[in-house]
Amino acid sequence: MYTIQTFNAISPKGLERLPRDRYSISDSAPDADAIILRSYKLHDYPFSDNLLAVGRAGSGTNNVPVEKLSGCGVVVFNAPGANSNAVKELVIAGMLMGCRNIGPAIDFVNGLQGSDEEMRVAAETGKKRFRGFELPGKTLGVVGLGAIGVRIANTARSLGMNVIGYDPTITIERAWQLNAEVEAAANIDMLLAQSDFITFHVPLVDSTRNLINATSLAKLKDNVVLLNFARNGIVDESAVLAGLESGKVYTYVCDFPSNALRTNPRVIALPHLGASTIEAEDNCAIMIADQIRDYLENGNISNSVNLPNVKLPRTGLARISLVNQNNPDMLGKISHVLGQSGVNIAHMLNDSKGNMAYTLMDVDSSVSAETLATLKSIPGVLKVRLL
Ligand SMILES: NC(=O)c1ccc[n+]([C@@H]2O[C@H](COP(=O)([O-])OP(=O)(O)OC[C@H]3O[C@@H](n4cnc5c(N)ncnc54)[C@H](O)[C@@H]3O)[C@@H](O)[C@H]2O)c1
Ligand SMILES: O=C(O)CC[C@@H](O)C(=O)O
Repeated sequence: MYTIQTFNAISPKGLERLPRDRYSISDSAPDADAIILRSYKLHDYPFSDNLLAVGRAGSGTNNVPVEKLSGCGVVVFNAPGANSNAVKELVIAGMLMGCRNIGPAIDFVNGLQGSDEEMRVAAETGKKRFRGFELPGKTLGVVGLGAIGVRIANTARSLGMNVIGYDPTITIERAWQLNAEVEAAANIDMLLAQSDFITFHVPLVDSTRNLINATSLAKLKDNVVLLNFARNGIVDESAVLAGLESGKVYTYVCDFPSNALRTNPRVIALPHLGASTIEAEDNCAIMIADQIRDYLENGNISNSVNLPNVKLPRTGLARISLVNQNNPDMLGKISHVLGQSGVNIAHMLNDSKGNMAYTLMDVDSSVSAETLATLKSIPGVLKVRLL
């Protein structure tokens, strides 16, 4: 029986993929084999030695202490692309809200008083304050051309916009998906200087923290609609508020509310709604549940942020799953232990990612607890399981 600890509301459609005769699922299981979560901050969580996997039912993993978990041999999964359409749709809505002044216009209408006729007259008189501009012919700058950025770039093209993208580490898969009319910016300054709308779709890491700050804002054209549906740390709020004052920023649309932003009528702040659709919640939970199950039961790894993809069809009598540090001669030491114990390796896959490595072996004979303990005692071996 495997135990799963959940944080946040995880779609039942995903949890159903973990059959109850083999999985116990609870929001309080300190010794769980795996954790499934959304935005819950795990940094201070007291992980048990039993933990094998953490599944982020979403894209960003900045709420998970990936490095610390790697040090304990815990595999961290995410669900790349599973919520990308949901975010794309909200960003397109945000662009339209931003350039058509929809937030202030709704506030204006909600503040109207009097009879229907008085309201109609006041609306017709007041509406000139909310005149906006249209998308076709305007330039959208997309920073980060991953699962979300590519979808937004392609949709903006179909809405008649010019699109310029910046992503120095774009994958081949995403480059293939990108509309050929999207222009590649050689550097971010080029994108900042040309865009009427700028949207960010990068992970929050040290190199993207405060990517938009007072210096970068000075490079913008006037009246730019700025959108941040990535993470709040990517945009320096005080610089954006100054940009709204100076006229560099026309509207700031984001998914991360704060007290400083709340009172500014030119800010539209949503409650981290990007991935909050039925479809995205189902997709993320299903993807994560399937990945966790395949790892727990078969040792296969797909879409891990700290270990390589390793998938081996089952053959042999038993399977050994081994997470280790990516040090020289690990494989030599592992096969030596098995050879000494008379265990023949029928099939094996080994791969590495950064300073982590993973080995999956199908063997022709049973493996004793003593052999497993010897494997575990090899310096640099972090987790060993017999499946
Ligand atoms: N608001 C929400 O609810 C919501 C939902 C999903 C994702 N997100 C956030 O959006 C981020 C992006 O999501 P995704 O699914 O597209 O991820 P992704 O991994 O598919 O794409 C991220 C892209 O950013 C690029 N990148 C990294 N550093 C960069 C830099 N300095 N400049 C330019 N590009 C850079 C990468 O090469 C990659 O192509 C996530 O990390 C998450 O923080 C928010
Ligand atoms: O689960 C959510 O609601 C947000 C997910 C989002 O921030 C992500 O990074 O995928």
